[in-house]
Amino acid sequence: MNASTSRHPDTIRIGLVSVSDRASKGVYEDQGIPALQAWLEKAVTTPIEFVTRLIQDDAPMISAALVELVDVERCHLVLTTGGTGPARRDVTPEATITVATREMPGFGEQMRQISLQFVPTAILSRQVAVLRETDDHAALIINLPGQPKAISETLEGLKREDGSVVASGIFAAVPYCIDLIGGPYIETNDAVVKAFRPKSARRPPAA
Ligand SMILES: Nc1ncnc2c1ncn2[C@@H]1O[C@H](COP(=O)(O)OP(=O)(O)OP(=O)(O)O)[C@@H](O)[C@H]1O
Ligand SMILES: Nc1nc2c(c(=O)[nH]1)N[C@H]1C(S)=C(S)[C@@H](COP(=O)(O)O)O[C@H]1N2
Repeated sequence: MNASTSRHPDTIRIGLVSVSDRASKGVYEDQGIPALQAWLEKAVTTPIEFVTRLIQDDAPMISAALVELVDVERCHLVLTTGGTGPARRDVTPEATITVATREMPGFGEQMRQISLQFVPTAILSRQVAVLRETDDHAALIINLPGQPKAISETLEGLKREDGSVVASGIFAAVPYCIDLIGGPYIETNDAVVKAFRPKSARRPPAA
């Protein structure tokens, strides 16, 4: 077993990648990784091990970080934030597609739908989600926009004051996706995001 691999089968390893020229140079403090970590700690009740990277908007560097997080660090899920827009240096989607074995287009489509509830510029995000599969491991990689507030917006979606759902966040579909690619069974805090699984895939609650 690789030294950095989890010894607990019910622990999820999550890679967090903040892609920002200015945060990586110290022009401003990175808010991407803290925002991702804070949201996941609130939403996921399964134990999590985080592996984090802060990198500049450089496609080969982003691809190399993603490969390392999946193949060496054995993350089951990798979330990136930043670099999904149309500016010349926004290359996160291309760097993600380069390391993919298969694309998961529904995530990008749903995130843009959700984000339109918050900002009309949602359509400017070219964010993608992909699988990276090796012989004995697989991970889901999802791009999120760089605005720190976009993290909870896209993962959690939008609810009315009475708790009813306006737009379902994409994280609802992540646990079952991780099941299907052979990762650990992820449980969530329903008050933040209710994981959806078909009945046949649900585990009975722990006694
Ligand atoms: N890691 C981050 N930490 C804090 N704020 C960020 C971060 N990334 C982006 N932002 C904010 O969100 C805005 C849009 O993000 P985007 O990924 O397009 O960054 P950018 O304008 O290309 O600049 P940079 O790559 O230098 O962060 C930024 O202009 C900045 O205000
Ligand atoms: N939920 C959400 N999605 C969002 C935004 C946002 O504030 N919230 N910003 C949009 C903007 S202004 C841009 S330019 C694109 C790309 O952002 P990025 O380059 O920071 O990834 O994401 C869009 N999607």
